[in-house]
This record gives sequence, structure tokens and C-alpha cells, in this order.
Amino acid sequence: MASSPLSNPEAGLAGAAPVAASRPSLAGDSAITLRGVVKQYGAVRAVDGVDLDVRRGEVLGLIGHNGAGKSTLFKMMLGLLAPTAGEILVQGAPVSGRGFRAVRRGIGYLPENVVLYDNLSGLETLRFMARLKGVAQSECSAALARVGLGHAGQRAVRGYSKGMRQRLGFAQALLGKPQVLFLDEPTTGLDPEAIRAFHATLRELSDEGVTLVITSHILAELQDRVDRLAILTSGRITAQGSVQSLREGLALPLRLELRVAESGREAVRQALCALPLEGLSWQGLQATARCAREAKMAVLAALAGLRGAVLDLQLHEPSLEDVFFGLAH
Ligand SMILES: Nc1ncnc2c1ncn2[C@@H]1O[C@H](COP(=O)(O)OP(=O)(O)OP(=O)(O)O)[C@@H](O)[C@H]1O
Repeated sequence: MASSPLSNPEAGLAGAAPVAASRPSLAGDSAITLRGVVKQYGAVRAVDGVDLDVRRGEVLGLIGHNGAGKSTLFKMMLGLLAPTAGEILVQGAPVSGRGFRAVRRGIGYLPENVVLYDNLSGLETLRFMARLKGVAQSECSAALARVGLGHAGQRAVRGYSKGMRQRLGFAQALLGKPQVLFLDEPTTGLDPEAIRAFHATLRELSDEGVTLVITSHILAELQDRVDRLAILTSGRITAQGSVQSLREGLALPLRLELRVAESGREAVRQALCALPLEGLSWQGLQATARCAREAKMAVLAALAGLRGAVLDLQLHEPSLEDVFFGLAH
């Protein structure tokens, strides 16, 4: 997919990262900057020349198949793994240099699988982590409250549900009031209400200027919640931009759904056959079809003339899943 028009930053919305051919200088307003980053594991090129900029306060979704290289990229951005080639700056500091130690304290990380000590309570867990991080003990209760665990701080982690464990992991990541947060599959095990609360907290953090990079395989969850997406395919970023710019760049059709009155079925059927639609199908009094974005207004105008026969009409944007399948294969 390297030839996708979306891999060209000119094709995306403002803020899309530059391609390698026109690499800008390392710095500016980026909280995270990657240039030509490669990771080779023996014969496997897990990350293959990634250029990426994440602005301060931005929420970036990093998505890709199993094995696309997301975790490897995360580990390199965290300074846990050295790149084979390329440069990475976080908050303006190279992740490998001495200066990075101080910067590292301002980075929070929620790994995919949070490891916790079952015998400690939630609050003790955070106090322990706070000591390791050199963070004031007084932050612990506030961090617990922020993730909705204020009531469970005295309980042993042994009795925590999967979702509570995940939230405790998130509280750990928040210790030290990080300016950059890396969240790897952060909503695993959370119920829908907790997912909503989690994303509301992320939005608050972003409003406070915290930069967030989040991976998830649950694309529907990300599509309305990230500022920008980067799609990683076999170690390369094949597309990046806002969800809407990716949709428009791919020219995916919209999905039209109609509910019609019994008496108007024939009139609607004839009208639909004359319109530039694809994949028209009927189920009883419901019709669905694909509609090219550029035909949308003409289709709506034609259907508006059938008032009475058309009882309800919906036009759906392609989902992020549609976009992903259009770009990542
Ligand atoms: N330590 C390692 N040694 C050898 N190969 C590795 C190592 N870690 C990862 N890989 C390989 O690098 C590639 C990228 O793996 P990575 O874990 O970064 O992908 P991912 O996108 O995070 O996948 P998932 O969504 O399944 O977590 C895969 O082919 C994987 O097998």
C-alpha cells in the first residue's frame, strides 16, 4: 500500500506527517518525532522506515494487523528497545541519549498486559509505583479517583475484576502527570460504560496538553475518539490522517438505508433503479444500497421528492473498519 495516495501528506488533512522524500528537520511542535525508524529482528523487518510526527496534545490512534509492528514501535518510542536505524525524539530528546532519563519520567505507559501484585491493595500498588517513579505519594489517591477506583483503593488486587486491573494499570501510567502517554490496547476487559469513561479521561488529558498514542484492534471504538490515525502495514505507515480524510481519500461509498411505505414500494423501487447506486437489495420494506460520495446530493434530492413513500432514510459514512480494510491490505 506504499503507493496509496494517502501515504502522501498532501492528500491528508493538516497535520498529516511528511513522507520520507521531504523529511523536515527534527523538532518543531512535535511531542514525538520519528525519522526513518527501522527495527530488524534477524530476518524479520518488524519496523521498516517509519516517519511520524505527533503534535503536543494530539490523540493518535496507531492501528494495524497482528504482527504489523505496533508493539515494536511502542517499545522503541519508550526507549525500551533500540532501533536498528533511524531517529526518535520524545519531547525533543533522543530516546537513546542521557537526557532521555529525565524525559522518561514525563512519559506514561500502559502495556497490553498489566502485571500487578495480587497481595497489594490498589492504593499500595500505586504507592509502590510512585516510589519507583520518584513521584509524590499524595498523587496516588487522585490517580485512583481519576480512573474510577476511588472506592476500591483499600481492596486487595486479587479481588479486582479484569476491568479494574486495567484501570489500575491506567492509574499507574498517570502517576507523575506524564506529558506523553502510550496506551497499548488500553480498553481490554473494560465494559462499554468504562470504555466511555476511559475515553472521556483521555479527552480531558488531551485538553490539558497531554499527547496520547493509543493502539486498539477495536476500530469502532477509536473512530470518533482520535484526532488522527496512522495505519501500520508490515512495519510501514501506509496511511495517516483524520478518519474523515482517510475515508474521503479512499473514495469509499456511503451506505444508504431506506424504509418505505407499502403503498410506495413500487415508486421507490423505480426511482432507486434510475439513481447512480450500487448493490441495491431489498428485505421486505427496507432497501439498502451503496452510494458514491459525489452522488449523495443528487440521490437525496431525488428521494426527497418521494416524501410519503419513503418513511425513513439514513446515509452512513464508511466505518473505520471499512477504511482499515481498504488501506491495510
Ligand atoms: N523479540 C522478537 N524477536 C523476533 N521477532 C520479533 C520479536 N518481537 C516481534 N517480532 C516480530 O516482529 C513483527 C512485529 O511484531 P509486533 O509485536 O511489533 O507486532 P504488533 O503489531 O504489536 O502485533 P499484535 O497486534 O499481534 O500485538 C512480527 O513479525 C513479530 O513476529
